[in-house]
Amino acid sequence: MTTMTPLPPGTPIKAEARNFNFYYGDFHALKNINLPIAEHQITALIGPSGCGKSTFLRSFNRMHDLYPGNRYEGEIHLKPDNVNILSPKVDPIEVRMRISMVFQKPNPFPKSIYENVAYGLRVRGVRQKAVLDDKVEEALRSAALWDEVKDRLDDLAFNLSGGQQQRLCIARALATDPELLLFDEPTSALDPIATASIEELTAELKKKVTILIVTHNMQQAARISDYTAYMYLGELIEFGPTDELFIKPKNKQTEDYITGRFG
Ligand SMILES: Nc1ncnc2c1ncn2[C@@H]1O[C@H](COP(=O)(O)OP(=O)(O)OP(=O)(O)O)[C@@H](O)[C@H]1O
Repeated sequence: MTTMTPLPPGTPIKAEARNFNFYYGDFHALKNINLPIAEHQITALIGPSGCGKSTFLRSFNRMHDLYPGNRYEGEIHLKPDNVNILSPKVDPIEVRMRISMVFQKPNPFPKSIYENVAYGLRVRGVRQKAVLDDKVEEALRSAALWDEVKDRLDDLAFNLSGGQQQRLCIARALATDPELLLFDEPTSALDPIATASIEELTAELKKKVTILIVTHNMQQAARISDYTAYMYLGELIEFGPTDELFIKPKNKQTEDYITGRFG
């Protein structure tokens, strides 16, 4: 049973998992998860290693489709059209246009800074140079990278620092105007200064997109998120406003974890 503090009445919801289960072959990795994702807010998924955070996050852009034997059960609804993104009738490519992902390690393509950001737009068929230029600039500005790279857009992305590469990956994810941005431990490979700049950035980004973030760093979840979901052994144990969950958890298991008695 999940200890659930409902969203305040009237909170707009961007996505919602309903009776969601996930199986790696015979292994039941996620168990009956019900979770609302508030629009233009940051929801953090926390919990000890192996509890299913990444498995859950990856379900939101159908990444598990790539491997045979994986199976989803239940639904993940995306608003406002209320489409169940897990339905076999829904094209995963279309889902990934609406829900982008930023990974643990910066993973730019072996292309220029410009082409990294333009990539998704070109895949979508955008050809006009002026449109591409505008969109690339807008995405780089939103990722707080424009001023650092505007004079070297043709440089290879690999020439950027680790923190800059991660902001480039955020710009690449933003270029196609996604509605939901998934972050899988986006700062775990970065130094404290680069980490701080990504954390600051998330506060700006949430004005544009809804954010779901996996972090193994509880302080990070407490600093940047509005809502937190604590998971353990594939179950959602507690969900609520971040301040409440960290200061006054309702569930004993959550309390043991956040006070460091466990995990
Ligand atoms: N490809 C896979 N095949 C089978 N089992 C898997 C696979 N990937 C993950 N698992 C299992 O699913 C469970 C959840 O793993 P997951 O990576 O989602 O946890 P996590 O909470 O993100 O952990 P971490 O914080 O260590 O990244 C674990 O028991 C893991 O061993």
